Amino acid sequence: MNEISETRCGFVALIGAPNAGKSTLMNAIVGAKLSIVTHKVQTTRAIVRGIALSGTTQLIFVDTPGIFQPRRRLDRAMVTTAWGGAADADAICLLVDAQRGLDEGNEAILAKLADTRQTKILILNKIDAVKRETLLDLAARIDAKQKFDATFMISALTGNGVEDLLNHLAGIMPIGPWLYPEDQISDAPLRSLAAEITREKLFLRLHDELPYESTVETTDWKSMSDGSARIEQTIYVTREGQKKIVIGKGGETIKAISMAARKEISAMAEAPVHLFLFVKVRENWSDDPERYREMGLEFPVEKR
Ligand SMILES: Nc1nc2c(ncn2[C@@H]2O[C@H](COP(=O)(O)OP(=O)(O)OP(=O)(O)O)[C@@H](O)[C@H]2O)c(=O)[nH]1
Repeated sequence: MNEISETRCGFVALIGAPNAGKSTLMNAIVGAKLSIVTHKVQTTRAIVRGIALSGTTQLIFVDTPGIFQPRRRLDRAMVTTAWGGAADADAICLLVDAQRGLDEGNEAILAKLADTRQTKILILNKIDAVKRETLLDLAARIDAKQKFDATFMISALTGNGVEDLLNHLAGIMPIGPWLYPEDQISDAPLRSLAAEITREKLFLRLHDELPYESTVETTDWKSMSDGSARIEQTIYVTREGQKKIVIGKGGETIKAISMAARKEISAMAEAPVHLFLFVKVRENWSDDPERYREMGLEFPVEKR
């Protein structure tokens, strides 16, 4: 007799328009801050995987960059990566901001979803902020455009409905061994998570002064003999004026960013951290394939 209990394991892609709440949901599920969450759109540039256990199922979440109408080359790379993540998944969850409802971006995603074979799950998010009638009306309007295998109404922020969603996903994943050790919550290398943390601090601090024209790379990570880590990161901006803004008067701004980032990176790495930040001007960094390959993005094929 086979006494071994059956395990399941699968990939779940979270797709949705920018700001739908994908990062918030993933963080709620995984219970750790893996993917940065800010009030700005398109903060998620690279795919970050979160791994959760539900019963005997291991769920590997792929948090995709917001799908939007691409214009710049970097934007196109983000969208290619987002759909690439969906194609490899066992289930695709479309997250819709119920507060915003159906807009052009969502319509385009719904049309594209029709071509995918995977189990499709609709998640209406932010139910804490909308009326029940609005929710039901939105669900009906979406259903008329695209059939989903299941619909969940949740609040990623309060956690309401998240457990039901997780249980459902756990039940539909394929039978198979777990791909990751039980205690692992992410396979994203610490270096890129650390860069994401610094980028979040940069955004939070500078708001609209530095929209999307900056990126952060961890250029060096050394484990020291006293158990601490010495980390070097470079902040790339596109113009000399932006460099001045990042540094701030008497280095005030960069010092504050560095302190906030160091604290969080240290908590993540579970070690004292010495963080060294450098600011470099690189005019066309967003057109340079090497830069986004380092961010884990795919190189988009240019249409001729
Ligand atoms: N009221 C409310 N706000 C939410 C909820 N979930 C997310 N938000 C907010 O919505 C904003 C966007 O959330 P994110 O998780 O960054 O959205 P995202 O889809 O990952 O965005 P990108 O990374 O830009 O693609 C943040 O200000 C969140 O706090 C929710 O359930 N209720």
